[in-house]
Amino acid sequence: AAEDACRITLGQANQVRPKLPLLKILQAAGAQGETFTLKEVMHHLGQYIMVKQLYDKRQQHMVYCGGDQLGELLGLESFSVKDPSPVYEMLKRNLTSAAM
Ligand SMILES: C[C@@H](c1ccc(Cl)cc1)n1cnc(-c2ccccc2)c1-c1c(C(=O)NCCN2CCN(C3CCCCC3)CC2)[nH]c2cc(Cl)ccc12
Repeated sequence: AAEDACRITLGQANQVRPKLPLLKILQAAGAQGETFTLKEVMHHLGQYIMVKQLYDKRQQHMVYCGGDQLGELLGLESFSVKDPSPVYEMLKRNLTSAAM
C-alpha cells in the first residue's frame, strides 16, 4: 500500500554510504553490506576499537588509534570517547547519503 511504500522509502532515507577507507574498518569489525544507519556505523566502530584493543584497559574512555587505520582517518593519535566531536568530523568527511 501507499503508506508501506512511504515507510520503505523513509526507511532507506537514513542510510549512509561509508567511503572505502571507512567501509574497510567497518568490515574488519564484521559489518556486512555497503549502506548503514549512523547508529550501525557507531556500533561497528565501537566493535572495531574493542576487537583491535585500541582502548586503554585502565582508562577505558581513552582510545589510542595512532598507527591504526582508524587513527589515519581521524588524523589523531588518541581521543577520549567523552568527546565525540573528532569522530563526527571524520564521519562528515567519510559518509555520503545513500538516499535513493
Ligand atoms: C557512548 C559510546 C560512544 C559512541 C560514539 C562515540 Cl563518537 C563516542 C562514544 N561509547 C562509550 N564507550 C564506547 C567505547 C569505549 C571503549 C571501547 C569501545 C567503545 C563507546 C563507543 C561505541 C559504542 O557503540 N558503544 C556502545 C556501548 N559501549 C560502552 C563501552 N563498552 C566497552 C568499554 C571498554 C571496555 C569494554 C566495554 C563497549 C560498549 N561506539 C564507538 C565508536 C567510536 Cl569511534 C568511539 C567510541 C564508541
